[in-house]
Amino acid sequence: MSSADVILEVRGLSTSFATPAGVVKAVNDLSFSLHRGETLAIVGESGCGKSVTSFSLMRLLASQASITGEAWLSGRDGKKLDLLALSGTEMESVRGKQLGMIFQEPMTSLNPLHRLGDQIGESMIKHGLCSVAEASGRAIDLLKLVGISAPELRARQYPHQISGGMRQRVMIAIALACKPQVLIADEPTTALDVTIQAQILRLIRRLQREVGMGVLFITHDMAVVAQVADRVAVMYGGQLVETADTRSLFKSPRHPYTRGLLASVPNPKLPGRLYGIPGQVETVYGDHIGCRFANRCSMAQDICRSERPGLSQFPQAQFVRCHFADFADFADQMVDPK
Ligand SMILES: Nc1ncnc2c1ncn2[C@@H]1O[C@H](COP(=O)(O)OP(=O)(O)OP(=O)(O)O)[C@@H](O)[C@H]1O
Repeated sequence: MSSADVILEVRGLSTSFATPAGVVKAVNDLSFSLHRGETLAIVGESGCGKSVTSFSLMRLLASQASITGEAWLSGRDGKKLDLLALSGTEMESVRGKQLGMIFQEPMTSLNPLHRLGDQIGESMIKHGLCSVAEASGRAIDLLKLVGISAPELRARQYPHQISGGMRQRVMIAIALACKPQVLIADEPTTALDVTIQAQILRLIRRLQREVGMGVLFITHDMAVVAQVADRVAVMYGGQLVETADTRSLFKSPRHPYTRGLLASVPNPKLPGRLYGIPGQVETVYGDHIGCRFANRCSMAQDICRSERPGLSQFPQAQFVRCHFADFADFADQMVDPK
């Protein structure tokens, strides 16, 4: 992939919240790039900063959030736009049209009082991509595209009249209505049962190939990562701790946190053996000394508690934030990607 194919480049994104208990550093100096047609998974346990990252890029956080850094989106006309520097009005014209998002919980994102067809047509009309007269026909086409049967009937229905899996498909139809260059999919299948989950993942993949967009796929689930991602960015405590192409990350994970996440995936070859990373993600208040993962890491040494590790580079563009990344032992690998 060449740098000309980069459609989203995030540099030094930091997001913090002022709270009565102190300043929460939810995302800290995060940098990554997303290429045309690529799926980059952002992965980590609950509280690692994945959703704050996506809401920061969409500029959908409340005013108590302070966001710094740059996020360059290559516009359709070839011009680059820094999402974090756009005015509110400029961002309105980008959101939905060039940058789409599927949220975790479709019921809270769909308007219960509006018909599904109208909700799909709304953003196409708003962005001037079709007339009011054309919108209902386009909405029906999109419902068909996302695999909803009887689309004419569904277009006239309200969110509560359809199943959770269908609501998620409607959300995808809304996100794709304007054919955005970048789609942020934040845990799009978490609330669904496994069969529907597999259908939705296949659907996103197929539509991505057809529309050619880059997908930022936010998830805590390594098994889903193996199915959908070309590259992976692992987050811990608001920081990027490891990034690599999916195959390299699954074959030779170097960060102890990545290794723990992979070991937590149930393995049919080892029934009854389930691993969990000890401890839990802690909210980060203010500046942190040392490695954020040190208090949960079985390999931690004194240096891990006193010096913050930087990102080191390894072959295949693998980057790892660990003082001991050079000494990683891959013998206990348990999961094969794709
Ligand atoms: N509005 C807010 N005010 C204060 N702290 C917040 C706010 N929103 C998020 N945080 C904190 O930021 C950190 C990252 O949260 P975030 O929701 O991004 O995690 P996540 O990895 O997406 O988890 P999940 O998968 O549960 O959504 C957490 O410590 C969270 O408590």
